[in-house]
Amino acid sequence: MTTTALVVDDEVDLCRLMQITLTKMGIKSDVAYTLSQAKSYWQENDYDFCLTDLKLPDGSGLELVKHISGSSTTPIAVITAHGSMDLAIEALKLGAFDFVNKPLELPRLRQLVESALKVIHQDNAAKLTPERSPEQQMLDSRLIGDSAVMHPLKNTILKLARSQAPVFLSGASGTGKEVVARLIHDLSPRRDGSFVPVNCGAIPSELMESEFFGHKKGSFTGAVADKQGLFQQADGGTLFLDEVADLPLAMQVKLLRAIQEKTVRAIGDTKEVPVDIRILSATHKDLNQLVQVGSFRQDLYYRINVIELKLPTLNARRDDIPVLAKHFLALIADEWQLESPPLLTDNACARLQHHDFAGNVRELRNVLERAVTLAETSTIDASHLGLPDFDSHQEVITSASQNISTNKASISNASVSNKSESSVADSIQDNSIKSKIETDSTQQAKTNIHPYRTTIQHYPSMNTSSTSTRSAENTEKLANKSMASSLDASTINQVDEQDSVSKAVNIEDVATGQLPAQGLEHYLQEQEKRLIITALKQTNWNKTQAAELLGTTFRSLRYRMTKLEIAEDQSES
Ligand SMILES: Nc1ncnc2c1ncn2[C@@H]1O[C@H](COP(=O)(O)OP(=O)(O)OP(=O)(O)O)[C@@H](O)[C@H]1O
Repeated sequence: MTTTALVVDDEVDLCRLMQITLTKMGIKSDVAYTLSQAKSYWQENDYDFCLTDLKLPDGSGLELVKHISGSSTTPIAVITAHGSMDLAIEALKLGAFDFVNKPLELPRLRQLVESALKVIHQDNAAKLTPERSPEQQMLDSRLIGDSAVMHPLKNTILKLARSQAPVFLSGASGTGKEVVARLIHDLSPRRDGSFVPVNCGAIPSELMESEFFGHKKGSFTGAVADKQGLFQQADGGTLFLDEVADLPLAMQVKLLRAIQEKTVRAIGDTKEVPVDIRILSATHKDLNQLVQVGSFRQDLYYRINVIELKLPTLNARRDDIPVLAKHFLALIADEWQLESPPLLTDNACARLQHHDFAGNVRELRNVLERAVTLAETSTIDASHLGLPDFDSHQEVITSASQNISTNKASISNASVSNKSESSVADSIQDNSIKSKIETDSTQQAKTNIHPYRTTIQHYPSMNTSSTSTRSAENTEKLANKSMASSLDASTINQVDEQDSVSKAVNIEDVATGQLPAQGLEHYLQEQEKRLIITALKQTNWNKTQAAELLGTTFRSLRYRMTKLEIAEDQSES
């Protein structure tokens, strides 16, 4: 079947050029010279896509964008006068999938049409599969959750995947921003290109320019060979700027320029190279606030935040906890080569559903990994979860805050909060809801029982009572009494046991009041590693005995050794 397009522009020559290009690509097209003509053609025919100028004699092409994207899924792209970026952004927000600047460059036009064709083919294939489309299946298998807040989110992801618009993913740490970014890429016409994730906070500022744009051999000391930058690696694909709030101001300027001009120049090079990338970005920080205080450039914010997608916290979608838990247990079983995925008892499931997941989905996974190491059998009970004792007072507060968080999430999620829609969301957030939300955070702060809020660590705190029972049992087994206090260091990441850890590990360097330069988590991991190696040495690297000496299970020890990269051949060290 021949693909058909509607071309809308009042410049006759330009229309002819576009028609020739489309014909060469096997697309049959009609031309409309005015907005009203375009509307009536659209009404009478069934086009596969539309390409419209924004400035028409009888109105704005934006009206056509609104009309078409409001009533169909047909891809529409816009042609903008060079430099009118604001209008292009407005069109993307209204649902245009891409834009091309005047004067028209034919390679860029062809690129845009090819993206449209991919979307059209995808749609046609979906029509032929009455069940769930392959895209829907990919989405459901990778973004786990079927709760009320997840439905609009998933629909939005499918829509955003078709567009070339920059998307800014906001949401607390561990809510799945990177999962969503990868999905947007893998579901998009760019899926054959690379997905290049970059943690903007992890690159030393002096290396940033070279990392992003590349360098030529000899351009600075240490540049021993030509190096391709991240922009070029993502050419034809997607560049994911994670932790974008951490970009230094100087780099923000350079990045903005590269994004706007769609070209990059490597350090030491004289020529600009065109790049075709889609930008996705994310941070758990409040970027808007950083703009207010001047640490993030407003123009860059505006450019990357064309469409904002807010991810709900796990507390706002507790209904998803059982299905997420099942998903992670299957993954863990697979990774650890267990015979079958461990099962959660009803008690354990209920306990998880009442936990305050400040670390969101990532924390749930960590809790389960830990539970699998602690459980002796393949059944995980509430006691293996290592969560604080549950008290009904907390239940009341948590479920109250859950309702409020759900409100928050649905307000922010109901619409993909692009600028115009977020102002609607703002107006929905009337004062009473705002004050409830404030109460919610205050109450959550009061019931802040979770170490994610107070320390940097991977694992939740242990139930103190079960820990002490375990310690008592293990004390009997101890060959070396002096190791008794070290036993609890196997649960070194646990806040409740900070005291025993302090006793167990060599803390002379911090006893003076000096904090470890490398940060708490790294410090604790170092100590954990030392204790495990000590126990392994004392038992001649017999893991079963070492586990016993440390008061932990064999599986737990094996897991920790992998995590801390303790190899068997360290026996000589
Ligand atoms: N809906 C989900 N379905 C399956 N796994 C998920 C989901 N959400 C998050 N995860 C998992 O949770 C962990 C954290 O997710 P991710 O890294 O995407 O979060 P994030 O919001 O980018 O966190 P951060 O802000 O700290 O970078 C990963 O292991 C990811 O696979």
